[in-house]
Amino acid sequence: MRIVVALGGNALLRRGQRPDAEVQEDNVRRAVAALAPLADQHELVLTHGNGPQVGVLAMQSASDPHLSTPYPFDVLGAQTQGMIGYWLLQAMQNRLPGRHVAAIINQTLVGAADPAFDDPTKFVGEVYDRDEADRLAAERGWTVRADGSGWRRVVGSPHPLRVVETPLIRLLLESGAVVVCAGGGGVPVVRGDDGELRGVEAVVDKDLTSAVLAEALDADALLVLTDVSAVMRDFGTEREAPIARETPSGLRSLTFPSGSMGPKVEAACRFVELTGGVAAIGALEDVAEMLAGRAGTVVTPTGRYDGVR
Ligand SMILES: Nc1ncnc2c1ncn2[C@@H]1O[C@H](COP(=O)(O)OP(=O)(O)O)[C@@H](O)[C@H]1O
Ligand SMILES: NC(=O)OP(=O)(O)O
Repeated sequence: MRIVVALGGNALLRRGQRPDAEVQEDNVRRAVAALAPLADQHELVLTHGNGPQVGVLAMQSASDPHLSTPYPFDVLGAQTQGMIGYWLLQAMQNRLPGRHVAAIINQTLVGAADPAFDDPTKFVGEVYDRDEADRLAAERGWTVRADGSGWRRVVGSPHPLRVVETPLIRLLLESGAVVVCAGGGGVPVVRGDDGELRGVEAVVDKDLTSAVLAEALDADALLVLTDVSAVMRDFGTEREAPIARETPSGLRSLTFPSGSMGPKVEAACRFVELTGGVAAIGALEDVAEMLAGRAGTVVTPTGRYDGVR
């Protein structure tokens, strides 16, 4: 099978953890331990988030007295692909000796006129209390929004149209390599009237990019891994209950928050609607069970799934 796995930001940095390299490398090793058996049996493309990390780099860049202008978000996105890609590459190589692993910098084409540029929704960086967030917003010109009980910076997140390096990713997969790509949803780029690509100030949603990529690669499955065991009905209420199987239209009839579960559900539904394949959303440690149909929320055209044997 050809499988695209989207690794949630929570797998790299759990809420409340300091973003030290050591902490993240440890989390990456744990994530790769769960994913290596899958890579052993299937063609695997691994994508990952970068929300917390790109926020840290933006903060550093904005505080550097040697810079006349902070690095823009396309450049920071590429930096996070290098850093997280390196951690994943090394951990995967250590787990799968003899197997080629590639971690690539890649770009995601977005629309220059996407209204998302003017309506920031993508959370980046740390969680602050309201006063601190308001102070930083006034001081640095940030837009901030509530994320659960805390407040975070938000940046524009245009819709991913195409992963520019899709043919290269396909070649690498067909050569037997495990491919780490589309980190942070890919570096957002637009194509100018001169036909040339240029970066834009945004952070793309990695779950939506993963769905676009999985469809373009003719993947059989899209697995969206995060820190909850399944998509819940009535999340956060007394009636909360996991959804084991659903159709895209069944999931679309429910409402999910735009900054967290919303893009994951949208990514899963889009992939299933476009390909007729299987998508699943669930916890990193359950990844093998999700594919077997024994864990997570599994989305298929019919809402039925017997699992991969
Ligand atoms: N209906 C829901 N079912 C399950 N989790 C939900 C739901 N609505 C919101 N969430 C939240 O979505 C979070 C996962 O999204 P997010 O934090 O963006 O993940 P990641 O960073 O791993 O990609 C969960 O930790 C949970 O708090
Ligand atoms: N770029 C992105 O979607 O990152 P997170 O998954 O960390 O929010």
